[in-house]
Amino acid sequence: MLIIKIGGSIQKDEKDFNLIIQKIEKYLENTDKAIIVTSALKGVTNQLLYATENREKAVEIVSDVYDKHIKLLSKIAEGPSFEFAFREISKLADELFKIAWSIRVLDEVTPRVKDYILSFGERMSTLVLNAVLNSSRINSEAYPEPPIITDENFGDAKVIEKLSLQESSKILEKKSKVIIVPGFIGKTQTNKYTTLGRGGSDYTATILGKLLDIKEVRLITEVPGIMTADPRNFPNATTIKRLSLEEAIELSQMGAKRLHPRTFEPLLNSNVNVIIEGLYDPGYTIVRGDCDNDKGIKGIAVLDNLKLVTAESTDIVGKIGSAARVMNEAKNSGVNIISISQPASETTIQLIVNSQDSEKLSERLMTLPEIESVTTEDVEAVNVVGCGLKYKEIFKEVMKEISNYEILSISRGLNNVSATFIVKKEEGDKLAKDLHEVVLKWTN
Ligand SMILES: Nc1ncnc2c1ncn2[C@@H]1O[C@H](COP(=O)(O)OP(=O)(O)O)[C@@H](O)[C@H]1O
Ligand SMILES: N[C@@H](CC(=O)OP(=O)(O)O)C(=O)O
Repeated sequence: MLIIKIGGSIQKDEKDFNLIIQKIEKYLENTDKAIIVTSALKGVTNQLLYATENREKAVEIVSDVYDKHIKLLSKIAEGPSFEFAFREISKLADELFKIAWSIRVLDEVTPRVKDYILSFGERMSTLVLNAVLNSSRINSEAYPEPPIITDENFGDAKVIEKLSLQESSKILEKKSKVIIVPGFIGKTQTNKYTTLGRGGSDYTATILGKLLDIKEVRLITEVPGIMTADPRNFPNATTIKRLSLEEAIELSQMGAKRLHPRTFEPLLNSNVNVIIEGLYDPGYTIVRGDCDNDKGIKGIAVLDNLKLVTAESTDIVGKIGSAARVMNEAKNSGVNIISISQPASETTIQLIVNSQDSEKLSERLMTLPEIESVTTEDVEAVNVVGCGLKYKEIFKEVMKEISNYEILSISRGLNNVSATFIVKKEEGDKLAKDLHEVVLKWTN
């Protein structure tokens, strides 16, 4: 038994679905059963999100989303499989139209309604994929309701494992060889739809692997595995063959392959192995085990659109609680702190936050009586990841490269397998390129 996740990036057109069928057929030769976790068709989650933000256009957007599904369906499915999916998608679209009208009239969307709207992307794509497989005579069945139970934290819901185990075990009772379930979405104990956060289908696949004790989870996407850097900006990036669990956690936290940051958590203390592979080009990355004697430097990831917020004062030196008060202001204004630093002289506290949060945070910090000044600066975080960074002689290679730059702060990640360098925005790109060359030299 295995789990196969089909990404949204590879669900665009007829050609994609022909390749998806070939891939699934290949895997079915060697397994008795497969669970397929699907994302929404390419671009659909973004469209639905846009509808919640531009409510006057919501009905128009929903109409476009419906057409997209039906047009694709008519090209890739036929006979009773087409008819069944057509009927079911149309029913979902009716429901979605009603919500679109109401948000247009009320001009308001709560987090709960937003998740409800987003849930349609995956619920519809489950039906499309099932129709395609059935049309190709693959014995499959759609299970369009979420197999995951979560809390009520809409937009970033947390999985309740015990309840999800009961719910997802129902998948195994199904008789078909292939069962297709929606990724990304969950439901609460009172049957309200939730979402796990953007890119959450990868996480759905791995959490199902853990809950149902299925060893092999394959994430199929448009790039041939996790690469040494984002191939869109680094044309010489290559596929990383193996990542230890801690390396994979560090890379996904920093945005590589737009993986959900919790994707690899279910691998901790479980038998699950994850393989990330391409639909179009051969190549894959396996995520398994820990560093052992691995001395590779595997990849880089860049976080941009960040601000360094520096709070300065001689009044905070040696005063217990100053840092806590600064953090508290961030907490109370709902600002996520991406990185923190303070020199031993204790004269400044530096926080890295998303650019859109910096003004809000600066204003709050200026209200603290002990803070004399608050300044902000555009920065980027360049992250390098690899088990080799634990070794002095290898870390030295990275340090040699960064000595050419004005580094604003350095921090280390999980088990020292990553290092984050904060630099001025204008230096980020060049530093990333230079560090990528070091990665290519040390990758294995
Ligand atoms: N280090 C990386 N390795 C591979 N892909 C990356 C990396 N960093 C960013 N990406 C981007 O992630 C994209 C794939 O993620 P995503 O669009 O979420 O796929 P899917 O929809 O199949 O889950 C690729 O198009 C690639 O440009
Ligand atoms: N459709 C959701 C969930 C997801 O995981 O998508 P993808 O597999 O395309 O990254 C999103 O766009 O966030």
